[in-house]
Amino acid sequence: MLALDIENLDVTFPGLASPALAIGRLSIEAGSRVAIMGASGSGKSTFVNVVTGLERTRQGQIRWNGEDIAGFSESRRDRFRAANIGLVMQEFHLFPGLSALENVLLPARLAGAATAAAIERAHALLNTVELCRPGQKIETMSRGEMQRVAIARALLRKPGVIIADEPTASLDAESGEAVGDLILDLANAEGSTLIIVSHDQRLAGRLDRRITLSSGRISKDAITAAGEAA
Ligand SMILES: Nc1ncnc2c1ncn2[C@@H]1O[C@H](COP(=O)(O)OP(=O)(O)OP(=O)(O)O)[C@@H](O)[C@H]1O
Repeated sequence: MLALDIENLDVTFPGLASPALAIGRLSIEAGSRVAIMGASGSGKSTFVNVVTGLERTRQGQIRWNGEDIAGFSESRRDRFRAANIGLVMQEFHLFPGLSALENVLLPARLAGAATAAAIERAHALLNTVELCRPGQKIETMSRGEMQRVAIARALLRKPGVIIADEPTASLDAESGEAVGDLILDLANAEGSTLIIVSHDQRLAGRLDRRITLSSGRISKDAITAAGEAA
């Protein structure tokens, strides 16, 4: 399980009058389940990009269990992300031409970590997400099924944190609900910290804490009823 501590973070882009993201201090406890909300352009994707190390930050600290990834080189950030962060994106980022199983295993293969145990876990995860045809080609799957493959892939290396950026936004209501349930159940079962960026009020209401961004700043940070009950 990973805890996140952010300090003095300031992300600016050329042409923007104010920072896309400015966070003085934010702590997310290991094992907690947090929703990141906010209007379009409020900095949600920038948040995901910097805390996962996809984007470099020039100012501030981003500590995962005390390790400041802001000070890492790009290749070290890539290795850290592959080993520790399970990323689920709105647009899945799966590879057509490959099967469901091959897609789940691809990042592990690229990292030289596709061991027999990983292959066994990939089969088990596909089973958990209720996909019973591991050999089915990605391009023949429905969008809800594709997102379930992406979830299985994100969990393969037992990440300490699952970060999902609008995981239900491109799905119909029913598939979106099923995918939301699945991410929550799997994060619970695996004991991963969970951070979900979403406009989906129902999904956000099932998490413990809701952080709202406005113009790149935290405008609200509240424990939800689900969090009070936990
Ligand atoms: N690479 C970039 N160069 C310039 N401006 C950028 C860049 N990336 C993001 N921005 C700007 O930073 C601000 C925050 O963008 P961000 O994508 O984080 O918002 P968001 O909350 O994820 O929005 P949405 O819900 O529409 O995806 C916006 O004003 C956006 O135009």
